[in-house]
Amino acid sequence: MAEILVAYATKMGATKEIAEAVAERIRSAAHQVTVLDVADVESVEQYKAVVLGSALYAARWRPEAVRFLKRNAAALARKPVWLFHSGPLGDDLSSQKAPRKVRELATRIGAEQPATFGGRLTPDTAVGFFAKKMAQGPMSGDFRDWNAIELWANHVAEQLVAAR
Ligand SMILES: Cc1cc2nc3c(=O)[nH]c(=O)nc-3n(C[C@H](O)[C@H](O)[C@H](O)COP(=O)(O)O)c2cc1C
Repeated sequence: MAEILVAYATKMGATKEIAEAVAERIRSAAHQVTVLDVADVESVEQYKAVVLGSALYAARWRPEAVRFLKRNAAALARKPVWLFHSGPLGDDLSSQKAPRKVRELATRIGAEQPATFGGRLTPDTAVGFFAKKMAQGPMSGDFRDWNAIELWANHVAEQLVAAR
């Protein structure tokens, strides 16, 4: 039985890769970890703790991630939960406030507010007309900071060890 769930909501794959890196770090701290697209998670009952990450679009989380938080709020409130989002493109990677609905759900669940990681928008990975257009402009690039992601994953792993 898997101990820890790392779920992600993505459109263009960047958040999935962050989730996989977080899972790898937690796994190396001797936890069993399952990584799933949040849309494929049927229940959280069997997991001891949950990490959820969503891509940001138009300052919103992906709807399937918000639905997951809402639907499982009661069960999640009984477990350690960590949240992150991936979005900011460019040099200003300062923390992006989560949408109000997500902030409220985080509070209800008893989780810290989401960590912010830079996003990725490149011509070869962009999906959709607007994204492809934007990927030709000044916001194009991969702004994911793998050191920051690893540091955060270490923080999660340490708290999981402490909660054993
Ligand atoms: C149309 C569009 C809207 C976006 N809106 C936001 C936004 O409001 N805030 C933000 O931080 N990033 C925004 N981004 C950047 C994406 O969140 C970033 O590219 C992210 O890494 C994509 O994640 P994904 O590959 O997992 O879908 C936007 C990107 C596109 C293409």
